[in-house]
Amino acid sequence: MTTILTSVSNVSIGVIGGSGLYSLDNLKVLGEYSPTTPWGKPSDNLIIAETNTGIKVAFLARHGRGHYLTPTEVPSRANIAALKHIGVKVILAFSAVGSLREEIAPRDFILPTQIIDRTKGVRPFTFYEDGIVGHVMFADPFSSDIADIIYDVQKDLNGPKFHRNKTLICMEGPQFSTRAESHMYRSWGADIINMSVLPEAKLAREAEIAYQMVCMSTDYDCWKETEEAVSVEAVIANLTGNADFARKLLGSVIPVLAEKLEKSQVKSVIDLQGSASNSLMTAPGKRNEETMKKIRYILPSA
Ligand SMILES: CSC[C@H]1O[C@H](OP(=O)(O)O)[C@H](O)[C@@H]1O
Ligand SMILES: Nc1ncnc2[nH]cnc12
Repeated sequence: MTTILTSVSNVSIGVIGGSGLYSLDNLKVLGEYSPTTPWGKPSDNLIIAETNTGIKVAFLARHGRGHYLTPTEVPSRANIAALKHIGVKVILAFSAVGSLREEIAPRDFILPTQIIDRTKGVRPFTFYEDGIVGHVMFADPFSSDIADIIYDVQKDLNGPKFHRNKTLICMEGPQFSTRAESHMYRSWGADIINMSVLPEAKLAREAEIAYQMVCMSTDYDCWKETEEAVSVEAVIANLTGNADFARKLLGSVIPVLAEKLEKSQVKSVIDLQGSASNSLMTAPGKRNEETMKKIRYILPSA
């Protein structure tokens, strides 16, 4: 029987599972938590688990367990706010992506460094609105020190090929791209494509959470003459193997990351402290108090 937790705190690591990754293993599940944030309810209950050294981890299925939310419908503000409110300092986000490069084969893993935004402005994408203006830095959207940890850990796991320093383009979807778009994204320098990294990564930055996406290639999109254009069948065919390795990877990454967090050795976490509160432009006397109340759910000292 599922234990429903009524209050949760001191969870330092959040894992967002994408297509195909709807649960974790190797961790003791403490229960499920269903918070209501000022931005509504997250995609699904948070699964709260613990390592054998007592480090708490929250798992959230981005599209819900059973995959009922389109990329456009994912309530990213509620997801990020819920994770931040229970203490999360680092998010490891998983995503199934298409490859725009010959050398990134289906089933390879990628730790991206950059993002190009091709969403259509229809997803709520900021916490700072309604009388509060803030501009966080986003030149480097991911946490490269966390990518380093993941890259080092995977070397001992005998798993798939890992690529680094790649550019991820985020499209709106839910339909896949046309061939003309796929060629255009390649000409722009994009290496992989998904529908999920935005606004998730931007909101994590606004909430002062270090964020790294781990991408799992499932297809060659539709630019490659010798391959079938991407379809859900093709994606699913490669997802299961990817998700199995993602769980194995997490089993090894989480203890290493947890230890570094305990010892305050994660630079991106230290650097982000106070960064969003300091990015508020609106003069204190002009701030909408109702909006500030909401913002304090994620940034208590703002
Ligand atoms: C199932 S193919 C398209 C779908 O898969 C990816 O989801 P996620 O990033 O959550 O793994 C992609 O972004 C699309 O949402
Ligand atoms: N080709 C593709 N385009 C967008 N998102 C994807 N997720 C997996 N494959 C994809």
